[in-house]
Amino acid sequence: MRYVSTRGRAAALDFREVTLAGLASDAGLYVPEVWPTLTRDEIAAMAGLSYVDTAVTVMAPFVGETMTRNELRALCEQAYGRFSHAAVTPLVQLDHDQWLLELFHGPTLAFKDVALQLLGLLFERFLTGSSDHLTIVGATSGDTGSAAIDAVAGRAGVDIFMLHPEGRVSDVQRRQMTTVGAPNVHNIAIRGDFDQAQALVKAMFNDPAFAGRFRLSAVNSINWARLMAQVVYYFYAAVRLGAPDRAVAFSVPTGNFGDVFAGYVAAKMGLPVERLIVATNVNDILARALTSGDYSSRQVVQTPTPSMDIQVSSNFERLLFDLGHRDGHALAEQMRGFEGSRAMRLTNAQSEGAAALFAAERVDLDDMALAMRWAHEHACQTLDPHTAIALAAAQRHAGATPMVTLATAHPAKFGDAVERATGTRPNLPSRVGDLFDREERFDVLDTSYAAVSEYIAERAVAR
Ligand SMILES: Cc1ncc(COP(=O)(O)O)c(C=O)c1O
Ligand SMILES: N[C@@H](CCOP(=O)(O)O)C(=O)O
Repeated sequence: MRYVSTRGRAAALDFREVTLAGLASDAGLYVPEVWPTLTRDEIAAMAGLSYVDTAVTVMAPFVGETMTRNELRALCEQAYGRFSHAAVTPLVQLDHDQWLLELFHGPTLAFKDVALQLLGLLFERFLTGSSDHLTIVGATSGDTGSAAIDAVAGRAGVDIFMLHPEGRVSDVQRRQMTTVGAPNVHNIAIRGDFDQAQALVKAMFNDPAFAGRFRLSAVNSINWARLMAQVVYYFYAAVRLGAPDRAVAFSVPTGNFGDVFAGYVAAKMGLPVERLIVATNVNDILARALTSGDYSSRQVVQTPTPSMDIQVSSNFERLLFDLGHRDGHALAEQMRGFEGSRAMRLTNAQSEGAAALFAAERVDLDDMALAMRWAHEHACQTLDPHTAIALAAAQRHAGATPMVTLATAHPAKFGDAVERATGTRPNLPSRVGDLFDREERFDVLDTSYAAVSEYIAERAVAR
């Protein structure tokens, strides 16, 4: 399997190279040269498979020749052995046709663990025998940071520099990052928002002098391996609900468009997905883009769903590439326009292609709180606010098809918002330990490329 850049200029890479590289050298994102497909019989044969066996079946075509199936299985066993639920991502029934897919049973209580526990092991596997020292630079609105840090803390040959927007993540999210004492973990709070943090990270990859000095890698969903691992749970859930004989719909709380793009990949691979609902908070660039073709970024508004407080959704570029006849040069032009003016219009092919599978819903605070209360009172489920946004969107599309809402975080990560809506404060699971007793360690920097890149250059290991 080879991977090509969405902007058409960077060299095609194999899975090992693409995992270590993160972003393409032409500022594009890597996607598989062709979508691998699974036949109806192969999907039917997944019925009853464990999560690990499902993961191996779904991911093997993407990994290609870079690893044997047995090696892949061993990594999956190690990664998913750290989850606190035997099913890894269990399904919970809310009412007749509404389901929750719980993705928060990993070590840091959010869906990011599903991919990042594996990615940490892939880095280790692909660096074995090499003298390269990896400098991971990442941006987080809360959950990627803690999951990535957990996955690589204390590992030899890797340093991680994680940027989060100061004061815009929950206390639990921040402490999960800043109380990790490993010397290879470096937390930076920037005086800005997530979009600015993400732009700084991309700028470092696109700065030849900086990128030439360090072996940079990415843990954000710009890294293809992140998305690949997230495709698995769409198959796992849909097969349990009757696929391939029955189609399933998913409602996904969306920010950087990584999670829902993994659902698109599952559909491209042959999973019968009836609809993917892109649920946003008031930072609704994706809802506007998908309903009216207007992809224009506005000021980020701070909400009780901080992980979705995003206006520039990295992975939307992957969708635009695939729906735009995979014309990298045309997309590079389109993205350059967006980077200049913060606005662009989707082409007819992109809008029509998206409408065939996606629906989009913007959910405000009242509807979010109503969904939390409904789940609490009618289904005895305590939802985190991100999940509640997706449930509210799912309820607007209720029909005869089974609808799966992705539960992306444990409610205790957002205790204040949950207590406000339901009157009950969820307890932090014991596996996160003495989070509020540990000392925090982070530096605060201005949102300036010079300040952040110099900070990292002083601490990173050069090639
Ligand atoms: C809890 C939670 N829900 C939803 C999202 C949005 O996911 P994505 O950025 O993949 O669209 C995030 C952040 O990524 C998150 O942390
Ligand atoms: N919501 C995310 C933002 C980064 O998204 P990613 O999926 O691209 O890593 C977060 O929690 O950090």
